[in-house]
Amino acid sequence: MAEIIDGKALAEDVVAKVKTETARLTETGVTPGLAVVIVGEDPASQVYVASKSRRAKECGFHSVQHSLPQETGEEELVALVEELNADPAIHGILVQLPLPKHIDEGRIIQTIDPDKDVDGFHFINVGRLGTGTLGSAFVPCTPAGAMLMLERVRGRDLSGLSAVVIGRSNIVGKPMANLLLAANATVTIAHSRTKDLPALARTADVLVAAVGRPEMIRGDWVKPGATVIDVGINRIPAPEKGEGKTRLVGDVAFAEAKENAGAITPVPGGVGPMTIAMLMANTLTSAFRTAGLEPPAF
Ligand SMILES: NC(=O)C1=CN([C@@H]2O[C@H](COP(=O)(O)OP(=O)(O)OC[C@H]3O[C@@H](n4cnc5c(N)ncnc54)[C@H](OP(=O)(O)O)[C@@H]3O)[C@@H](O)[C@H]2O)C=CC1
Ligand SMILES: Nc1nc(=O)c2c([nH]1)NC[C@@H]1CN(c3ccc(C(=O)N[C@@H](CCC(=O)O)C(=O)O)cc3)C=[N+]21
Repeated sequence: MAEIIDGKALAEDVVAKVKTETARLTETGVTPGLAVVIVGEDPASQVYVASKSRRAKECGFHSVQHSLPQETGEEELVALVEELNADPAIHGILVQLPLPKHIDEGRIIQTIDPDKDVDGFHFINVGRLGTGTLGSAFVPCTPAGAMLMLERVRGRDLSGLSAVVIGRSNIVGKPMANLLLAANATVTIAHSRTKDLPALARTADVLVAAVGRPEMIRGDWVKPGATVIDVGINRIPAPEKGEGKTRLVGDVAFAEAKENAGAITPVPGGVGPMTIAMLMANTLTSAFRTAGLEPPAF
C-alpha cells in the first residue's frame, strides 16, 4: 500500500514559510502584491480565484482582484494588464485561464511583464525554464508544486530514475517534463497519439498524469513502487451522494493505483492545494527580487 503524499499539509508548510518571509520583507518597506484577474462567471474558476485571493491575504500580501464581465473586450483587458505592469505595488499578475473565446489568450499572456508573470506562462519564463536558467525563471505553479511533492519521496536529484509525463500542455505537461529533466530524470512525454500507453506507463519510476480524463490511468499501469503524481481535476456525477451531486476525481484510478504505487498524490488534497501555495511563493519571490534581495528557496 502506497504512502499518500498529503498536498494539503505540504501546502500549509509552504504558506507558513511565505507568511514568515513576508513579515520579514514588509519590515524593509516592501509588501508583496498579487493581482488576480478573472473574466466571466464560470463557477469553478470563481472558486479557484476566491481561494487564491484568500490565501494571499492570509500571507499578509496586498491582494487585489479584478472581476470583469464575460463581454470584456481584448483591448480593455490589455489595458488592465498594462496598468498592473506599471503599478509598483503589484509584484504578481495572474490572469485566470481559460479566457472567453473572443479574447486572444496568447496576446494577454505575452502582455504581462515577465518579471510579474507568477504563472510562468510568458515566453521569457518558458525560455528560462527550457534552458535550465532556473534562478531567474518563474516556474508554473502546478508543476512546481508537483516537484515539491515528489521531492518528499525521492529527494531533489532524480538521477537514474525514469519519468513518464502523460499530457503535453504548455501549463502542465511540458513544464513538468522540463523540471523532471532539470532534476536529472530520464523523461518521456506521452499524449493522445502515444502507442500502447499502459506499457509505457509501466516503465515509469515517476508517473505524472495531466490529461483531464477521469480515472483513465488504471492500477495495472503503475510499476510496483512507482511515485504517482495525479494532476488531473475532474468533476464527475456522484449519484450516491444524492441527485445532481458531483465529486472530484483525478486522472488516476486512485483505489487501484495505490495498491501498486510506492507513493501517490490524492485528489482532492493533492496537487491542487500545492498550486495555490506555489502562487504565493512565486509572488513572494517577485517581491524579494524587486527589493533587490535574495528570495528564499522553497
Ligand atoms: N491541480 C492543478 O492545480 C491543475 C490541474 N489541472 C488539471 O490537469 C489536467 C490537465 O490539464 P491541462 O494540461 O490544462 O489539459 P489539456 O487539455 O491542455 O491537455 C491534456 C493533455 O492530455 C493529452 N491527452 C488527452 N487524452 C489523452 C489520452 N486518451 N491519452 C493520452 N493523452 C491524452 C492531450 O494530448 P494531445 O496534446 O495529443 O491532445 C494533452 O496533451 C486537467 O484535469 C486539469 O483540470 C490543470 C491545471 C492546474
Ligand atoms: N492563470 C491560471 N493559472 C492557474 O494556475 C490556473 C488557471 N489559470 N486556470 C485553472 C487552473 C486550475 N487550477 C487549480 C488550482 C487549485 C485547485 C485546487 O485547490 N483544488 C482542490 C479542490 C478544489 C475544489 O474542491 O474544487 C484540491 O485539489 O484539493 C485546482 C485547480 C489552477 N489553474
